[in-house]
Amino acid sequence: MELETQYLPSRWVLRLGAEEALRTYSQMGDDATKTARATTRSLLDVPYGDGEGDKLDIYFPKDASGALPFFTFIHGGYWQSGSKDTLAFMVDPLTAQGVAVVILAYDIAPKGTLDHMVDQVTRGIASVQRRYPCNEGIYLCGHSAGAHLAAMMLLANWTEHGVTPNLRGFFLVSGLYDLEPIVHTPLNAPLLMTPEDAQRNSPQRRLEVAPKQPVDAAYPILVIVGQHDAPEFHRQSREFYQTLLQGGWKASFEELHDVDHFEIIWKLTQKDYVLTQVRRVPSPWGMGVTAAPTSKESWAGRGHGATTLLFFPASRRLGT
Ligand SMILES: N[C@@H](CC(=O)c1ccccc1NC=O)C(=O)O
Repeated sequence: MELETQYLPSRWVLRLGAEEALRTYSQMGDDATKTARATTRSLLDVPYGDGEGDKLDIYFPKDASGALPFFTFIHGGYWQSGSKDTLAFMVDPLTAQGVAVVILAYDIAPKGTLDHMVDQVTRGIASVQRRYPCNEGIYLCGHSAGAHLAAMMLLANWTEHGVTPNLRGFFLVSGLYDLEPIVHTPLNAPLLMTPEDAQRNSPQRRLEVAPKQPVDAAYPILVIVGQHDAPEFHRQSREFYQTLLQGGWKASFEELHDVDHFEIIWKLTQKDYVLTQVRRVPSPWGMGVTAAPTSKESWAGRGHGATTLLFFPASRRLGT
């Protein structure tokens, strides 16, 4: 039926059949991860909590000295497939430019519920901050269901986690922000979401109902959708972008030309892809302009504050 098809990204690919697109995506992820593990200094299966699935991988740039920016990736797969062990697409191009890459694992359904996954991602990011208190920024990137989990971090209560991560940017790629329509599709079978679960875990609805005053709205949030993503994905991205703007967040929106739901991510393996162009620009939130921290956590969280990473679409808009 129509609604279900809207939420099956593989049905909207142009260049390959549905099955072949999914196979290519997972093959490219698998290859990229194997290459990353063979060629990059890494820490694998670092625990961020006591749960068996509370694990993350960290890939370091070659000459890592001093503070590093941490690009943290949350994979997609409708909260029911995907793994940090096969989806480390962007390690090569980013570590080559001096960026550390973190790939977060979470317990996919049916083991994990949406609430559990959101809690895991929150704890994972807090642990990156704890492990690297002098980081040069934590940049969150999520794809599809992973973009949903990343967006939920805008609502996180960091005080509960005892540390405020030095978040400096969000890249929400082909994401879902309102889960209510999913409840009515077979995709919900392993997720077992009730309408209430969907509401609680929908950043779109949460921010509409009770606009959260951005505490640190200075970081850019880039909402990105592929030209060939399904119309529902376009609608979700656009509406979320508009809700962010209305809430006072520093959001921008980009439709990436001629890519589908999977190409938009597998191209992250390429050094010449728009989304892997890292620009270091002077940070507008350097020590001098940042409001005085009110706790020792936030001092630790400030890092050096010297540079900000802008990925290509954002820097193009700024005319650089
Ligand atoms: N069963 C889905 C697969 C899917 O949605 C998907 C696969 C890999 C990575 C992300 C995906 N979508 C959202 O998380 C489809 O047929 O398109």
